[in-house]
Amino acid sequence: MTININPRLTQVFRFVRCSYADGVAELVYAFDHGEELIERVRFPHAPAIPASHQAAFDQVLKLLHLIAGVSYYKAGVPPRIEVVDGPLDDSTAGLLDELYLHGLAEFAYRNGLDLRGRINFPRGGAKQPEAKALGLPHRTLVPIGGGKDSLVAVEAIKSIGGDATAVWVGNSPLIAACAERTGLPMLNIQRELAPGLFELNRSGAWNGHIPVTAVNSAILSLAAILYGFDSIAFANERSASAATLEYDGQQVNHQWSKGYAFEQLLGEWLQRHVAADLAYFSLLRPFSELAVTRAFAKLTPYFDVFSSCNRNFKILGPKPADRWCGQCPKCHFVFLALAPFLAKPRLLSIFGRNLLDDENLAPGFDALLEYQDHKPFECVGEGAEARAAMLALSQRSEWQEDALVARFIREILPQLDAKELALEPWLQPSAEQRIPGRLLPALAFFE
Ligand SMILES: CC(=O)N[C@H]1[C@@H](OP(=O)(O)OP(=O)(O)OC[C@H]2O[C@@H](n3ccc(=O)[nH]c3=O)[C@H](O)[C@@H]2O)O[C@H](CO)[C@@H](O)[C@@H]1O[C@H](C)C(=O)N[C@@H](C)C(=O)N[C@@H](CCC(=O)O)C(=O)O
Ligand SMILES: Nc1ncnc2c1ncn2[C@@H]1O[C@H](COP(=O)(O)OP(=O)(O)OP(=O)(O)O)[C@@H](O)[C@H]1O
Repeated sequence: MTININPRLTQVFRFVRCSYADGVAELVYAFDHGEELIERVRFPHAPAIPASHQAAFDQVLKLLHLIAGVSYYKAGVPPRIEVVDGPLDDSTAGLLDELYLHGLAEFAYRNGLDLRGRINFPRGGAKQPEAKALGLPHRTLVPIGGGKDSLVAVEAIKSIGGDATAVWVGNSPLIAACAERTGLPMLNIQRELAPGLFELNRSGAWNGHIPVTAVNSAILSLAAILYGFDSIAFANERSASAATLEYDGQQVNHQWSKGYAFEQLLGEWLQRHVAADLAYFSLLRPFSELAVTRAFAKLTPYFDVFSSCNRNFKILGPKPADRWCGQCPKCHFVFLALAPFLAKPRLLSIFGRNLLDDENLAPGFDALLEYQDHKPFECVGEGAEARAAMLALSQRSEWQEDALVARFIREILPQLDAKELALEPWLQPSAEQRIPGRLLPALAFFE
C-alpha cells in the first residue's frame, strides 16, 4: 500500500472503526478520506467472550481504539478529530483530551507545536450506565518491560503468594527472557502498528514520543476482561509523575502516562465504564526510583537477563550489540541508581564497564543531576534523587576517585546544599497509591 498524503496538510483525523474476531483486534484510522491505517493487536489462545462480559469487552475495545490512535494522530495533528461512531460521553472525551495533550507534550515541545486548544474529542454522546462487578477471578496481570521495575513488582507479588501472570506486548526476546525467568505463567500479546505509519514517517510526517504506557494499559485492560483477571499491576514509580521540564506554563513529562494522574484517570474510567471489580494501578507508586533500585539490588537471579536500555525495544532498525548501550540516559541513570546498593564489582559485571569513570559521559550525567541542563527525555528519576545517589558515592572510597564522582566532588557539590542531598528520605514510601487491599501486604517486600 502506498499512502499518497501529507498528513501535516490534512484537516481531520478520523477514528474509522474497530472490531474484534478470533483473538485479533483491528483498529482503523484515516486522515481526511485518505487510505485506512490499520493497527492489529493479537491475543494468543483467546477464549470465547462470555455473554456477561461482552459489553465490558466492547467498552475497552473502543477505548483501546481511541487511545492507540495517538500514534497516528501525531503524524498530522490536524485541527479536527472525528469519531465515526458518534460523539463520546463527556468522561471518555475528557480522558482522551488529557491523554493526548499531556501524553504528546514532549512531542509538541520538541516539534515547536502548541497543542493547547487543538485537541478536542467530540463530546455530548449519551452518558454510559455505571458498570457492575463481573466477578473477575482474583488474578493479577503483571506487565513486564524488560527492566528492573516490573521484576520488582513480580517478586513483591510472589512474596505474598499472589496469583499472577507475566504479560508483555510485542516481540522483544529480551522481555521474553525476563518473563521466563520470573517462573510465572506467561502471556505474550502481539501489536502490529499500521505499516502506513512508517511510510508517513518516511515522507515527512510529524514524529516524536507518544504515551506508550497508555497504549499498553488499554491493551492489557482488554486482556483482563478477555482472559479473566481482576487486576493489572503496573510498575510505575512515584518519580514518573515529576515533569521533565516546564515550558510556556505547561509541564512536559516524558513519562506522563506512567504518572499518577493518568493512573487515576484510567483506573476510575475502567471501574465506572467497564467492571467495578477491575483494578488498574501501579504497585510501585509509593516508591522513588532509588527505593526501587534498592529492592532490585537483592534480585540477583535477574542480573544476567534484564535491561532498562530502551534501545533494545525499537521496532525498526538495529538493536544495541550489548544489552546496555552505555550511551543513553537510561543506562546512565540505572547505573547511578543501583551503585549505592550493589557491590561495585557486581555492578560493573552487569554493565560490562564503569560508566562513572568515563569523562566523555559527563554531559549525560550532568543532565541527570539537572546541572546546567534539564532532566533527559527518558524514563529516569528526579534530579534530586540522582544528586542524592551521587553524594552517597562521593562518600565511599571505592567510588571517590572515578572520573565523574571526582568531578562531582570538585565542581558540582560545592554549589549544592548538602542538607538536601540525603539518600534516606528517598527510601521512604509516600502515601499516594491505588493498590487494592488484597495486594497491599506486598508492600512489605520493600521494607
Ligand atoms: C524504543 C523507543 O524508544 N522508541 C522511540 C523512538 O522510536 P524510533 O523511531 O527510534 O524507533 P521505533 O521504536 O522502532 O519506532 C518506529 C516508529 O514507530 C512509531 N511508533 C512506535 C511505537 C508506538 O507505540 N507508536 C509509534 O508511533 C514512531 O513514529 C517511531 O518513530 O523514537 C520515537 C519518536 O520519538 C518514539 O515514539 C519511540 O518510543 C516508543 C513509542 C516506545 O515504545 N518508547 C518507550 C521505550 C518509552 O518511551 N517508554 C516511556 C514510557 C513513557 C510513557 O508515558 O508511556 C519510558 O520508558 O519513559
Ligand atoms: N512491552 C511491554 N509490554 C507490557 N508492559 C510493558 C512493556 N514495556 C513496558 N511495560 C510496562 O510499563 C511500565 C513502565 O515501563 P518501564 O520501562 O519503566 O519499566 P521496566 O522496564 O520494568 O523498568 P525500567 O525502568 O528498568 O526500564 C512497567 O510496568 C512495565 O512493565
